[in-house]
Amino acid sequence: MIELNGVSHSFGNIKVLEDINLSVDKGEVFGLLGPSGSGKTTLVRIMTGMIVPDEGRVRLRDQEMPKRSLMKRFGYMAQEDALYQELTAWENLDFFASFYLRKKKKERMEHVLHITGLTEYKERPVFKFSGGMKRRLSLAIALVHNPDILILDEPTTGLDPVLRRSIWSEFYQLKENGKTILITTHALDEAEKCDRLAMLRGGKVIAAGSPGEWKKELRTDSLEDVFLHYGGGDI
Ligand SMILES: Nc1ncnc2c1ncn2[C@@H]1O[C@H](COP(=O)(O)OP(=O)(O)OP(=O)(O)O)[C@@H](O)[C@H]1O
Repeated sequence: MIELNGVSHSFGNIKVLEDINLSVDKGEVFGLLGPSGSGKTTLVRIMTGMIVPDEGRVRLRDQEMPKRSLMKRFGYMAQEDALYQELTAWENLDFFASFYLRKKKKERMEHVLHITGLTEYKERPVFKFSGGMKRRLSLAIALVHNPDILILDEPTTGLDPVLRRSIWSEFYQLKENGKTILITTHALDEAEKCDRLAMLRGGKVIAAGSPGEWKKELRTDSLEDVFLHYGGGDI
């Protein structure tokens, strides 16, 4: 569903990604890990077509990116929330939903507000939201048009454990329905929940595999040991 071949990118004369090759299959939950500054956000922006890489190919659903018609096929949640502060949660959601949905728009909006635990706050303007509520609304926006592919940059950062659990159960539900999910994360417990992982360091993929494969390879029960092996506690 997502395929990157030989992707390299520089900002000025600083190379931030070098020869990235990745493929994410339909129905997979794929985790992109790496310390701060390792290039995760740049890579997800390349996947969404927001940045055209200096070198390499990006394909979504077997089609070359960037491509306008593919926009409605994926949902993207950025690290920083792009919300209209003066509008209510409902109005924000409606604004984005209206790009893609006509039929069943209201049902979808109600559904994603429910999943993200925002139903009771839907009439509240966003400037009155906490950081975690804004994250949840951004996630609701990424989900509202029921896309095949979700590309989520740190979707659960700043959320309490109860909400994280409910959002992960939604991810699994989406996966059951054949959706493909790529997330970036710093959290080990979330990495453990992914089907496969890739670890970025200094703009390169230094390891890829399932959590089970990594643990087997290093003969450990703990993903933490795996991360320490690959060069430190910060993922
Ligand atoms: N628009 C830009 N112009 C110049 N440099 C940039 C730009 N965007 C990112 N960078 C640099 O590229 C490198 C990778 O940044 P990126 O945001 O992709 O890392 P990250 O792994 O997502 O980090 P974090 O986990 O902190 O979000 C960093 O050194 C960053 O300073």
